[in-house]
Amino acid sequence: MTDLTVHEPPATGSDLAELVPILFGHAAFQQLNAACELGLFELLHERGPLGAAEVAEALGLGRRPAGILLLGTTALRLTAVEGGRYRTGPAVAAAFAQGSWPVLRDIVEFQARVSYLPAADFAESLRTGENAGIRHFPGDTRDLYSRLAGVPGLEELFYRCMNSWSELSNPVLVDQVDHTGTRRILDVGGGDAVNAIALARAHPQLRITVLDRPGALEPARRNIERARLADRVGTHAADIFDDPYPGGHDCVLFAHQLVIWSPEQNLRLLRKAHDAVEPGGRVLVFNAFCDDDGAGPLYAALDNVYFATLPFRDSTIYRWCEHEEWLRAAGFTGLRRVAGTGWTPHGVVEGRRAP
Ligand SMILES: C[S@@+](CC[C@H](N)C(=O)[O-])C[C@H]1O[C@@H](n2cnc3c(N)ncnc32)[C@H](O)[C@@H]1O
Repeated sequence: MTDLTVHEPPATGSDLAELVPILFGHAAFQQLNAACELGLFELLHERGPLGAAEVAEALGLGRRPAGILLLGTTALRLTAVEGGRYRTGPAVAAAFAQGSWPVLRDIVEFQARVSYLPAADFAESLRTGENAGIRHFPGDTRDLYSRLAGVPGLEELFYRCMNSWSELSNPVLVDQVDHTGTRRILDVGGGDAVNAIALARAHPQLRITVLDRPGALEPARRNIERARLADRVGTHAADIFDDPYPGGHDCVLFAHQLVIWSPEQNLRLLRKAHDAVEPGGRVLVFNAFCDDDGAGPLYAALDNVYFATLPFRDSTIYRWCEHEEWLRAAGFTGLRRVAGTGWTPHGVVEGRRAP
């Protein structure tokens, strides 16, 4: 008798080795976070290469803890060692060289202080369909934003870090989208005005209204004053769902906004935008996107743990094609995709209201 059963080849040791960065993903992040908190990267950037004893002394660490940290950061390629002397690894060195290191450090702090503990509620969030990680922030509302004011310092931390996420990813919105001919943008859920300020700086003809909760508009006003743009960037306190949008805008922007809500809520927001924008005007949707086939990218897949556990019950990074379906259903035509060229999967989908 011939045995027709197909036997899978046994998994090899190297197949199983793929599990190491996943099994210890939490530990990889903690190596990065500790190195940031302790100032290892600034030290090596300014004074490296340094021996382990010099690193230990400069950071005020014992030899054993310094060894644990240097082993971790080196194995993760955050640092590199040659002849017993340590320097920054390729990604960290590139961030310093480009001037984006302070932005990255804020993003690490956001992961550590906002996203990390709630991420352990991921399975519960999937099981219940609720953002179960919100229990880490006191309050009885269901979305993270309305809870920010309840914890001293949290609103400040959130907007400092959100500012960095936006600064990192908004070149696609500011530089790659064509703003010629646009006069007035309504920035719905514009937060601390990070994108409004970047747009106003780059495009002197633009005037922008930042619409958000009153709590967000305090940092927005401070930032607008500091940027000396109060003559072109204004604020408008309103609820994005319940209040009417102010008129007189030929462009409505949703930046990092449609990732928060359900498809039905996004359609509602886009319909409001279609009614509010002048005939012939545009809507711009700027955020991270999933690939149309749902197979990636890795950034979106992993960032989705934050979206599932924290902002709101329905938050997720949607596919490009889902955005386009909503825009069409809301009445926009002439849809265009603009994919960013950075290392994050950010982009813009734009659509136009008929003249
Ligand atoms: C993820 S942040 C994005 C901020 C900014 N657009 C950016 O890209 O940096 C979402 C913003 O939506 C605002 N928001 C959420 N729900 C809102 C509501 N119901 N009414 C007004 N603003 C709201 C939050 O206050 C927050 O500033």
